[in-house]
Parts: sequence; structure tokens; C-alpha cells
Amino acid sequence: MSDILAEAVKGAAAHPRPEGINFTYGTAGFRDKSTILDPVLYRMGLLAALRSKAKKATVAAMITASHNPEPDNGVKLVDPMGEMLEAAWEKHATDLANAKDEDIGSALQRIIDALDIDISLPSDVFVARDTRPSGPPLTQALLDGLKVMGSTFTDFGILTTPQLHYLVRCHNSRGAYGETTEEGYYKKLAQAFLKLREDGTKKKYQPVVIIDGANGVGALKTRKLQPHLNDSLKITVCNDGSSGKLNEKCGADFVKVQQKPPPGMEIQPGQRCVSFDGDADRVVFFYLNKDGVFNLLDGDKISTLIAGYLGELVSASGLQLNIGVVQTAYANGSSTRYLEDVMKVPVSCAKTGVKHLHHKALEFDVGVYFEANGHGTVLFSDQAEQKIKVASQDDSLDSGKREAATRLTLMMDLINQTVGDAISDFLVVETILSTRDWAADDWNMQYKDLPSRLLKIKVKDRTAVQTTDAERCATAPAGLQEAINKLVAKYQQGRSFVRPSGTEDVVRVFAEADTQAIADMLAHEVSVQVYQLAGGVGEQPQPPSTS
Ligand SMILES: CC(=O)N[C@H]1[C@@H](OP(=O)(O)O)O[C@H](CO)[C@@H](O)[C@@H]1O
Ligand SMILES: [Mg+2]
Repeated sequence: MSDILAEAVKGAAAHPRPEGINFTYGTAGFRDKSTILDPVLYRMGLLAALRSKAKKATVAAMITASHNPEPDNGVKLVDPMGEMLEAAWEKHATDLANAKDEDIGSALQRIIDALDIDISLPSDVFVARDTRPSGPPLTQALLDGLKVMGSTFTDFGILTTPQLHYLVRCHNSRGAYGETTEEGYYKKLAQAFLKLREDGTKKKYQPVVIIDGANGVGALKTRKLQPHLNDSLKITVCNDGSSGKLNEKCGADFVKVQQKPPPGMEIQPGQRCVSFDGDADRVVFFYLNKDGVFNLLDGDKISTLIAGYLGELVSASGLQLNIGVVQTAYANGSSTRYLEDVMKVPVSCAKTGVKHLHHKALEFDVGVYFEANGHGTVLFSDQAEQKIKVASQDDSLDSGKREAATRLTLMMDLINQTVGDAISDFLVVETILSTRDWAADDWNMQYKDLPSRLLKIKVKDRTAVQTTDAERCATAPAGLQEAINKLVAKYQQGRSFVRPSGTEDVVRVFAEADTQAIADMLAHEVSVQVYQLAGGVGEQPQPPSTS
């Protein structure tokens, strides 16, 4: 065994792995109670160094548990261009996390042999964390792993997840994507935002927003962004972490799931509100209408808004670029119909999990992807980027076309193409609303959401449920899909599907119909089938109360 691997085994003594726990690198990396994660972080330090050697580039490790409760934490690795870790490496991460302390050397050797990695190459890793109190000691464990591998590293302290993705891309693109500093991030976004902002007063659009920072990093970083925006937007940050707990009764997940504003937020009718999640890679908007009724503008509404605007700019520029939208099965059926039938934009459906959407979005020149819960961004292909840049400087084009291409270049600067980014997406939405002179109501009126219900069912083994067709059809257990089909057929605009969660030990049931009562009933009836056919545990699902 090489010296480095022997050191890695020795180093494990300070980060012992408890018996009887199985860790899995899932949709969002490792995520668990922070108290048991120390050995996982050490091992991810080892793996991040290997990944860097394999890619001959800087990679990154983000320590966060996103929207989960404060006592949880987690870690995810980021590839050189700011993408999520390549899927094939998830297995290596899982194997290494589960290796006994004394077997770490052989587990590393297996990865080195399988991928023919030259261990003598240098490695370099960027590290950051969210605001969780467990962050600093877990960072230390990760750094210990990097140090025994002889890796260089930069610890950026507290950042949003998308900021870290951005920084690693800036670094590996030798600055072509931007300056490799946190300040550089604010400068790039703010400059594009200010240039896209038109002068003149608006009739409906008010440059005033309230941001719910989920008591997390998004609140801190919005405050750092604010001075760069001059007075173009009045932002009030609430749930800024000064009193409440991270993600507790606030944040994008709370607002989306509970369909209500965080308690304690004082909101005037029509006031645009924005909720970030715990690591600021998700965003949803909401407002109360004049009757005080809550209205959510989720990832589907955001992608429709963005695709519509970029589509107009592309047409106005005269460039031949295809625009597509990528959703998951959780997208509201009205949004899919609106995109396809009214906006005539092609829509692809991907499996849940950002990496699947990201991958599909690469098939378009301009690919807009969002999960309904508010995680998403826009990808411009290299060719599209090139064409847009050339057109923006082509004096032979008429000024309308050139102006549209210039706005597209600014939109490319404003959008964090590496990953969904709450701060960047928020600025993109504000830009479009301002340009269109829309209030929240105007945006919301593009289409009317169908009522839906999302439930969780506990079963003995969630892998008993298997799916195909981007998770819209269950192939196991036998008879489940037939039962769902029969139930769905009873209701107007009924739609339902089930899938095992990638992040929780549950099966998720989704149902949608033309009224809330029917969506609730359909979700319940499908839950009963899951419970009966897929080995439900605990009490049988109870029908929705009709009060
Ligand atoms: C219905 C739902 O919201 N699912 C979430 C959730 O995945 P599950 O596999 O459904 O647990 O967490 C993922 C990671 O954050 C996110 O990408 C996804 O959208
Ligand atoms: Mg998140």
C-alpha cells in the first residue's frame, strides 16, 4: 500500500466509523443527523482529493443539509465545472463511507485501480458550509481527510451552495466565468442586473420585496449583495437567523409544503415575497391577493416566466436557437399544458433530482429546468452562447436584433448556470417582472394551478416500489399501476403517481385533480393501494377530513 493510503488508514483513528450504520450518497449527497457524520466527512475529504486527481482540476465539497432541520447536516461533492458529482462516483462515495476504518486503504485502492488514477498527481479542493452549528467540526473532519491525502484546499467558510459551485467553475475556467471570489459573484450578478434594469416608473411593478431567508445563509448573503444593487430594489430580509431556527416554520420548503407564509411575516396584499431554502439553492415566490388569499409562485411558475421571456428575446434577436423546458412528474399539469399548448415550448419530463433535469436541459440550445419546489436554472449550450455573443457585437444587424442579443448576454451573466441558485433566480425573476411591468397577480394569471396533494407512506422496504417513464408509471409491486389507473379514471383531470423517495425512507404519493377535495381523495385512495400492495407499516392511511 502506498504511503498516502497508509496515512489515510492511520488518520481514520481520529474519525472512527460506528458499527451498524449504513450511509448512502443519494440525490443530495450524504445527509443525516450531524452527530454521526464525522467519519463520513473524513472519508469525503479522502474522496474529494481522489476526484481532483482523477479530473486533474479543482473540485469542491459543500457541507449542508439544505432544507432539513438544523440538527441534520450533510456533504455533497462538486465537479470542476460546478456540476454535481458524476453519477458513477456516487457508488464510490457510498463504498468509502461504509468501509471499516482498517479497510479504508483497500477501498481507496479499488477506486484508484478501477479508474486508473495517478495518485502522485496534485489535488486541490474548495470547501464551504452553511450556517449550521455542526458545520465547523464537520469541516475539520473533511480537512483532515484532505490533509492526509496531501491535498491543497481553500476553506471559504460560510457560503450558499450555488456560490461554491460558481467559484469552482470560475477557478477552473481560469476566470472566464468570473472572478474566483465571493465579492466577484455579487459584482457579476449585480452588474448584469443593473444593466438589465430599465429607467422610468412602472405602473404595476413595484421594486420592493420581502425575503424570507429561512434563518440561514441566504439571508446573510442577500445582505452582502444589497449594497451592489444600489437603490434599484428595496429588499427587506426577514427570518435572517437573528432569532429563529434554521428552516423552522420558514423557508422555501415550509412555504411550498404548507401553502402558507411563515408565521410572523407582516405582508400587505400584493406585496411580493420570496422564500429561500437553508442553503439558498431553491426559491419560491408568494403573495396575498386583495382578499388576503395566499398564492404560491413555485418552480413551475418561475420556469414558465423565464422560458417565455428568453423565447421572446431569442425571436427578437433573429437567432435560430431552440428553447425547451425540463420538469419532473411533480410539475403542475396546468404548467405543462400552458407551456406546450399556449407557449408552444417543448417540455421534457425527467426523474426527480436536479442532476436528471440538468442532464436533460443540455439537450436544448437554451434549456430551462426547474423542480416544482423551486430548484432550477437555465443552461445555454456553448454554441448558443457563442452565437449570442457574436450577434450582440454584430454592427451589420439592425439595432433591435442586436439589443435583444445584448439582453441575452446579460441574462447569461445574471443566471448561475452551474446549479439552481436562489439569489440569482430571484434577480432573474425581478428583471422579467420589471421589464414586463407585472405585479405578482399578472404573473400568477398566466395559468391557474390545478389543486394537488403530496403524501408520504411508510412501508417496510421502499424499494418494493419501482417506476419507469420518468417515474410516472409504477412497474412494481404487481397490480399497483393498474389500481392507480382505475382510480385516476374516476376523476376530472385526475393524475397520480407514486415513487420511492431518494432522501427519506418513504414512498411519495402525488395526486392532482380539478378540485382540492378530489385531489385529496385521489391521493388518499392511491395511498391505501400503496399501503396494501407495497407493505405499509403502522396505521393504515386515513381519509382526508371533509371539514
Ligand atoms: C417531491 C420533492 O420535492 N422531492 C425532493 C426531494 O427528493 P425525494 O427523492 O422526493 O425525497 O429532495 C430532493 C433533494 O433536495 C429534491 O430534488 C426533490 O425535488
Ligand atoms: Mg437546498
